[in-house]
Amino acid sequence: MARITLRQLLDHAAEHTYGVPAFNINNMEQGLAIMEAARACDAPVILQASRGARSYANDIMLAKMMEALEAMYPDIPLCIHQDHGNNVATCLTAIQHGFTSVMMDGSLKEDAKTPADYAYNVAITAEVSRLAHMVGASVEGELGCLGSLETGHGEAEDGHGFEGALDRSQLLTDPDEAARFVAETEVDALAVAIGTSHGAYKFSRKPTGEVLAMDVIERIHDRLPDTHIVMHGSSSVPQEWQDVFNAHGGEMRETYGVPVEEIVRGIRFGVRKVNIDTDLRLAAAAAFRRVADTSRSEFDPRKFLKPAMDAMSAVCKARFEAFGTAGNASRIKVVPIAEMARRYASGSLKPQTAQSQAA
Ligand SMILES: O=C(CO)COP(=O)(O)O
Ligand SMILES: O=C[C@H](O)COP(=O)(O)O
Ligand SMILES: [Zn+2]
Ligand SMILES: [Zn+2]
Repeated sequence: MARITLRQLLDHAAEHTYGVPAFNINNMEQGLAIMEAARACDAPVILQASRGARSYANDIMLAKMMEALEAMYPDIPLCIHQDHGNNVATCLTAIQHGFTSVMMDGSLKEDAKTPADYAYNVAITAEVSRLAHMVGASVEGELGCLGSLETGHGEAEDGHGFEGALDRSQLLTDPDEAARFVAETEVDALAVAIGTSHGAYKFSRKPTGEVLAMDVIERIHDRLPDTHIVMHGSSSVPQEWQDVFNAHGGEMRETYGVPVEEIVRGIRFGVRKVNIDTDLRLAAAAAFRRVADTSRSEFDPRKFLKPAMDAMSAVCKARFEAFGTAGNASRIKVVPIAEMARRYASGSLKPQTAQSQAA
């Protein structure tokens, strides 16, 4: 059994300078596809469930599925993470269902739409850290609003995110504020805003530094060398899967994601968790469409879902290899969550920031 906390996994990733993709999961096919890829690559895994995933699949179904995956792949350290928690209850009920890590996204208010101010964000994130750490679970916070530097708008996807205009300062995490935030909230990982957004439509052309601010990652890493940085909206939206999708009746307009090489550069500067949902959705939907289009008499769902799983696995393997995750599963000895709780209580996992050292 190898259920690992995000904190232990990202500490290992930092020590060995690699990144870990965090794949969103809603169903069995995604779970199996990701774990098969992980086994083939000897990679540790982060499976994350959004609030939407929890209501789609039901908490009990998700929890039992995670248990099944853990039993089927005992050699793969498996972190189960709440993606974009909107309040304390969402985070605590996730932990109640066996999640080893939660994101308290206090960059938005509870409606997951309205940008929150700094004081609100600090207060609610610190509260989640205090509670989660008591039981050894890890916490990711977010500072800055996801959205496009190209359009100057926040992003809204599946009812999540702010839709209106934002100025550049709101769309980019401020490194000094990040240092204060980490010291005040004691989060284990920090999600930052650098011009990425959720979903398929991130950039209208291959992004340059103007619209994908990787330099902000470098500045945050300078300020907070020991903080694990999280990149949201990090799908690359592979052209080859867009082509398959469009060749079989899909209508995806021209779009560009986050180039894998930019993520790899981020990993050199403290990016440890890389959130990917869209790429697996796109690969699965494209493979599914191809079967529907080319085998028109087919009606066995497994004949659609197996190619979809293979397509997702291929994307996962490519990311495990590119991010350096591959080969690390067998190098990790999982620390039980109860031991993590003791370490938090002893103070040994407190973030090392200039603020905390001055205090
Ligand atoms: O950030 C994400 C989940 O939190 C997923 O981002 P993508 O939509 O780019 O896959
Ligand atoms: O927003 C993050 C992920 O892409 C999850 O999306 P979802 O809320 O549609 O499940
Ligand atoms: Zn989403
Ligand atoms: Zn996200």
